[in-house]
Amino acid sequence: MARLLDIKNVTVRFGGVTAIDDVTFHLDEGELLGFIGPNGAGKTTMMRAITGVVTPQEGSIQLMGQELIGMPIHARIRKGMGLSQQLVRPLHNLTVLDNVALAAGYRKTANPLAALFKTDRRAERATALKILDRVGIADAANAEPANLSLGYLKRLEVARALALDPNVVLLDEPLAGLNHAEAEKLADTIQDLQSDNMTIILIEHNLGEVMRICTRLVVQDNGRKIGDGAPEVVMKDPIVRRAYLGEEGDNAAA
Ligand SMILES: Nc1ncnc2c1ncn2[C@@H]1O[C@H](COP(=O)(O)OP(=O)(O)OP(=O)(O)O)[C@@H](O)[C@H]1O
Repeated sequence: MARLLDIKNVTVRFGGVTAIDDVTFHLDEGELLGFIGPNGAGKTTMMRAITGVVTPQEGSIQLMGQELIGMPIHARIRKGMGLSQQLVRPLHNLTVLDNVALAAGYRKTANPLAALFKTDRRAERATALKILDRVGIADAANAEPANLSLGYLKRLEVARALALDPNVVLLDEPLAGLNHAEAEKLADTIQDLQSDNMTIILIEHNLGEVMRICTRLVVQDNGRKIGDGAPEVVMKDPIVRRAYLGEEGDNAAA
């Protein structure tokens, strides 16, 4: 399997707080990697370091052998980084379809802002419709985001990430706020994406769905990596159980 992302000895500090402490892990093509840990473990900070919102003080982050640290966010997207945010932030004056079409034009447009002013987005709209169908919200193509349920908005975020035509998709808590049935359905969709050869990092607190769909887990606690491997093996590790689940006995996460 080809190595897509290589994260080596990454440290991120905010003043006196070490949010990421010397963390190393990798992502191979085709994996669905669950990146988990308790509140404040450093998951979002790692995501931001990968996408370029924060700059690590130490370490290296390579996408297909190319160093990302120092590269602006839009350049990382052109190199194949797709991300869906924890907070759903579509453009409210555009339809659902055009929100996705805009993202579909992003990698091809020399000036990202130019995509906003392009009057004819026929090709991008056709691509966008396919993506909406893939994530199960094609019926809302002409709706405005303000009228969507949270479940649809979460899928719109995933659609916008996919529209960037990424080599790797970063999903930050896509299941948060969804009820059990909605979360299960969206997790199924994420698993389908992986079956279609998409490579995915999933930050998620919904441990049941993470265990069900992820092929590998990386567990963070207090900025440090404490687990990395097959989900059923990692979740049996007493260190992970104590730190992540706050339980000491062998009954946790059975
Ligand atoms: N911009 C910032 N400035 C200062 N401290 C920060 C900043 N961002 C994160 N931190 C701190 O870094 C640590 C890791 O936070 P982070 O949000 O990455 O954790 P998380 O694992 O994503 O948590 P959660 O599951 O609650 O979203 C926390 O102690 C947090 O307070």
